[in-house]
Amino acid sequence: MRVYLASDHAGFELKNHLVKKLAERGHDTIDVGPATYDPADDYPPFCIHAARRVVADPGSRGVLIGGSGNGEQIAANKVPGARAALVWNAHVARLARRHNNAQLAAIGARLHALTEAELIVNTFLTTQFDGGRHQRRLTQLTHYETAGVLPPLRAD
Ligand SMILES: O=C[C@H](O)[C@H](O)[C@H](O)COP(=O)(O)O
Repeated sequence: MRVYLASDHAGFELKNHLVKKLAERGHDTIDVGPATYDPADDYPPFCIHAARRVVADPGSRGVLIGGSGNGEQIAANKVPGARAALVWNAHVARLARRHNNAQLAAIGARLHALTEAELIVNTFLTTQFDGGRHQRRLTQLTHYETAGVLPPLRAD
């Protein structure tokens, strides 16, 4: 699987670790940056570029790493077609795939040991989407995103 990885300074070490570990597992890893550690850099450019590349490359995945993962998730979700989930344990990572068909996982490097982060990301990358009722809900989101029309509320 092709996996695009991006971070900021807070996620830089974990990003580099995951680039190496995912490649060892046979993934085609693409490091979107940053290439060097800069304690004053900002996450939006890296995350937006990564999300754009994931959306343009169906079947690929993205892993976005910051201090908390919050800003990284927010940045990625500004990209039309992107579904980024904040994954803070393996169970949530599994649900992000099974229920939400998320193509991007955001994770907080300041919240996890390297091995725990690896487990969370590996779970995300190896879990399939369930489809069914979950696809119906994603279709509603896509319709709102593309048409900009408020979905009707239930009458009750
Ligand atoms: O949500 C944003 C991320 O967690 C950032 O990695 C974090 O805000 C960076 O914080 P600082 O600039 O204090 O290192």
